[in-house]
Amino acid sequence: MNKQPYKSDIRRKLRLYLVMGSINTAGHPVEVLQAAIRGGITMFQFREKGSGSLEGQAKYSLGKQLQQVCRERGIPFIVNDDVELALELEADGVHIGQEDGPISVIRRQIGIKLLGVSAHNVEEARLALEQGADYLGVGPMYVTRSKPDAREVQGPQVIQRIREAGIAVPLVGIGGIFAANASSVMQAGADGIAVVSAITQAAVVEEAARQLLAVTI
Ligand SMILES: Cc1ncc(COP(=O)(O)OP(=O)(O)O)c(N)n1
Ligand SMILES: Cc1nc(C(=O)O)sc1CCOP(=O)(O)O
Ligand SMILES: [Mg+2]
Repeated sequence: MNKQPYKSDIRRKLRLYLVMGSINTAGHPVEVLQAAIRGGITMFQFREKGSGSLEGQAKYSLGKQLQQVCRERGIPFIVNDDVELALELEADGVHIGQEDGPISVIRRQIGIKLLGVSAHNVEEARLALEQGADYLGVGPMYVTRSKPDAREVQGPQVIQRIREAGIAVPLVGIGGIFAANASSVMQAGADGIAVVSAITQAAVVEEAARQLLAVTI
């Protein structure tokens, strides 16, 4: 039996990727996720990180609730950084960065689960692929307020360079993406966009997601 149903469909699922933890929203994360799904998000990452974020049982419990919402709607549920939690929850995948441990080791730990890896240049993209990444998160596209330790802005040009190097892996742009600048990311060769604040800080979450989806064609 194929235990990872989203693998063959990953490019399509990356179209509008919401990344969120409890500190990213003034609302309840479950309600924000439900509204974002109504608006059209296609993938979700539980990124419970930063000052004031949940830990231990509270983190597990919120992850479980968000995963349930995703399951009901056919949205891949990805856990950021925390491989142990991803295995415990039987998440669909894990997203790791360049500082989160050897990619090939995490690949072995998670088996056939989806593995997303952050890349900031062509070399990191190539190595991530060689070591088993299913998709890349490439950033920051623009200035972001959601990740204090983000690298220097790379702009959509880095995606263009990755494509020109012949790297056809499914990838999203991330960092400072809103409806007004998302099309430059898509035109550079991304399969989709990953956002935190464009959705979680929106006055009307469902409408914000709908507008972002419309510019990812
Ligand atoms: C889709 C996506 N792309 C990039 C990242 C960033 O991952 P990382 O560099 O490990 O930073 P943290 O998110 O862990 O702070 C991401 N989470 N998702
Ligand atoms: C989680 C994350 N990773 C980034 C990277 O560049 O790898 S930027 C980022 C935060 C994105 O948040 P917002 O959409 O609010 O700018
Ligand atoms: Mg990380």
